[in-house]
Amino acid sequence: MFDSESVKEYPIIISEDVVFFPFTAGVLAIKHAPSSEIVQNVSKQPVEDRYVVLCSKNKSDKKTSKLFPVGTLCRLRQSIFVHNDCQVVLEGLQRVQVNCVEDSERCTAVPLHTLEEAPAKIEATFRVLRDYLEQYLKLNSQDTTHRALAIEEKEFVNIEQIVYKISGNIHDIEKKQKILQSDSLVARMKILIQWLSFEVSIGKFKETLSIKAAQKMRNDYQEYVRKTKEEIIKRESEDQNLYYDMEKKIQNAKHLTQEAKKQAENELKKLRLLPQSSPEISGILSYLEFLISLPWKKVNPLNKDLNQANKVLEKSHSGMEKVNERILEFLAVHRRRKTDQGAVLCFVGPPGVGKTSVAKAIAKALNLDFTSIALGGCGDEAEIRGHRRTYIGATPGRILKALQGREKGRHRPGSNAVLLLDEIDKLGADRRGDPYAALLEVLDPEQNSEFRDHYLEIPYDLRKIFFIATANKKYDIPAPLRDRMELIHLSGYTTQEKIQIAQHHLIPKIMKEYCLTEEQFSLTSSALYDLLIQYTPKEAGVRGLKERIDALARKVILKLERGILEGEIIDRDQLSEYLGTPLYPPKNLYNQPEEIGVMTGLAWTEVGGDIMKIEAVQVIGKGKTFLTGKLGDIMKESVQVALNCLKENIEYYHLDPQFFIEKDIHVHFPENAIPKDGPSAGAGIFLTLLSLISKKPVPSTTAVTGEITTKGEILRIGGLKEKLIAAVNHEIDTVLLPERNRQDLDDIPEEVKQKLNLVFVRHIHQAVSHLFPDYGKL
Ligand SMILES: Nc1ncnc2c1ncn2[C@@H]1O[C@H](COP(=O)(O)OP(=O)(O)OP(=O)(O)O)[C@@H](O)[C@H]1O
Repeated sequence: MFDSESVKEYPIIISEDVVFFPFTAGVLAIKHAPSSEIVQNVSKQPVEDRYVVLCSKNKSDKKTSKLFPVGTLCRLRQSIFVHNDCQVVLEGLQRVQVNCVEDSERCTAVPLHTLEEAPAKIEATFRVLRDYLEQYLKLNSQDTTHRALAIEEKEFVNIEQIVYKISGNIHDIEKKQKILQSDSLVARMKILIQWLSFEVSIGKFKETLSIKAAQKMRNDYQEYVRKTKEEIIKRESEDQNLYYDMEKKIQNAKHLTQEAKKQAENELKKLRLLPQSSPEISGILSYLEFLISLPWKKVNPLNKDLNQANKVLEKSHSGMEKVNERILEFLAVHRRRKTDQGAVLCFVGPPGVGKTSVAKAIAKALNLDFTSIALGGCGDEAEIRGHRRTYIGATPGRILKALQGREKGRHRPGSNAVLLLDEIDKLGADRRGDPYAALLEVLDPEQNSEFRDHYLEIPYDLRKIFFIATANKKYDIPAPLRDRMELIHLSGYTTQEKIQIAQHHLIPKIMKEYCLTEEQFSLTSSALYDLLIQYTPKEAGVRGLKERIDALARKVILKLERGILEGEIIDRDQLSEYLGTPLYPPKNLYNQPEEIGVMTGLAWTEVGGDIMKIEAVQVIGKGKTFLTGKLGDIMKESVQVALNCLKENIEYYHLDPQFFIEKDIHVHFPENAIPKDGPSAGAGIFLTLLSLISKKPVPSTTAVTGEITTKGEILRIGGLKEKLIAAVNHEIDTVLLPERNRQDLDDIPEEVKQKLNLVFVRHIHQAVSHLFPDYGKL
């Protein structure tokens, strides 16, 4: 039986870290082995007699580890044993003064009473305590573990009970023990106030910290939002600027025609309606840039001073009288008609005769811009006319691109520029459309005022453009296109002309390019002559020659830079030292001065003129004819025509008819790898066969050219200038040629005419009479 006044003996449970207060209940795990035995014994008593004193060890007194002098008298409500572990449910009843002998199982407990204190003091202290408690709970409102501290006053009988309940929540065991030991309620409350005020300051500090952290986070977020907004605004204003810039550009583009301006403004309107992210924007902007970059109304003033233009042309090239004259005619017409209509010329000639460079010189002479398009290999109509803008990656056609002002800030050519259509004969047509058809429109003065490029969409006026096309072969240009151009033939140069070009243009140009003085680099005339004859005799133009001189200059420069030389005047015997063995060493054209069944013909090729040997032999057979030498159909027919013409004239030439029955004839054209065709070898074949059958030798320095009919007529041939130049270059002294070519004599350089004995023949009999004078007596 529990008596709150009497001193009694009770079993004692020793706890390591738990302090129990009166009016509180809780579970306690017994770790002290003797204590669990005590619990076992007490548990055997009836519930109303199960009293124990709970006392804690004073850990701060490390040496002795004695018990605190004050403990709590408890009722043992329940005990649970699992293996060696023991748990008890205790209900605190009263503070007691504990007296016990060390290690004893029982102790004497003297009940302790709370001091009488002034109620106002108690109330005042309690109010302070409650304030702190409220602040504490407010600060920890998120933490549910503190809810147990909330005071529902009606649950409690008095303030002491409340104080015990709050004290139970303190973790610090020493503070708890201090409260338990204190007899004054006010003192106990003061301990709690102290604890709570400390906790409140911590809470407040934590709150300030989190407020600051939150504030910082908020500031950071606001800063992020602000920056993002700024960026968006900047981007939008950039886009606006872009539109604004473009609008300004269009307004300032005074060179635009009305139609072009309207188109540009319409596109700008479209641009404004598009959402910022639309992929169409860049397409429209590039279209507008392109539209503005075209010359439209911009026209460069033409240099109409005939003398000055003539000077520029003469200074740039030698031997271009025909071209110069044509350009002066063009200027003269412009002066008179006050028109700015362009022209369409086509320079036809072998490579390296200056077609491209003379076009540039024309632009300079006329004070026009020069721009060019390489047409070689172009097989798509869209390359000329552009792609429609609906295609991904659509681009304008090459014609308009060539007229476009290049990159930003660069010069925009005038709409009357010289536009070079290089290698128009090498255009190809494939399944993607025929570029010729598009070019027909470009070059037709009737249509080109409204040239339609698919990309540009609106018509563009090409009338003022000075078109210059270049081609190696006239007949490779389709006839309709050829008809739209004025063809100017630039044929190959004679040796003398080449020497002149080299001396007046090529060498000075190269020396200027490499910053060489005459003391440092020069070529003697004989070296130049040998360079031509032994290294580049077969070329019609001077590109190869220029490359050789260039190579010589580079090699001399290397020596100059290495300090091996101070200057070099290259003579003929030094050529092989610099350029290696000549490709065409000097030699006699033929081993024998005259031969039977061998004749020299003259051929025209893409790269100029050349000589061509015709050989015939008789072999035992049955009157058959064999042809070898990679011949084309026309050439084969020429052999047949010549042979039959000869058979027709058997009696005239006193030939043995048996020959044509008992012998086979083999006609051969050496250099098998080179294809040969054309009718101009006809006369040569006839004379070769006659020489073979009549056994009359032909001088190796005589050449012949002319088409033959079955009746022996000699017809006109083409490429006479190239052929005669080749004849001179190959040391031929006499050329038999058609009477009908006499009209071309004006084109033949004087130097060539002087070096050759030209024999004009109307009929093959005349050629025979000249070549085999015996027959002339017939
Ligand atoms: N009559 C000339 N006077 C001065 N230089 C010339 C003459 N002919 C050609 N040249 C020079 O020869 C070089 C080759 O000429 P260009 O490139 O104009 O030849 P091209 O006929 O256009 O050849 P291709 O058909 O291969 O394009 C250039 O350096 C050019 O200046």
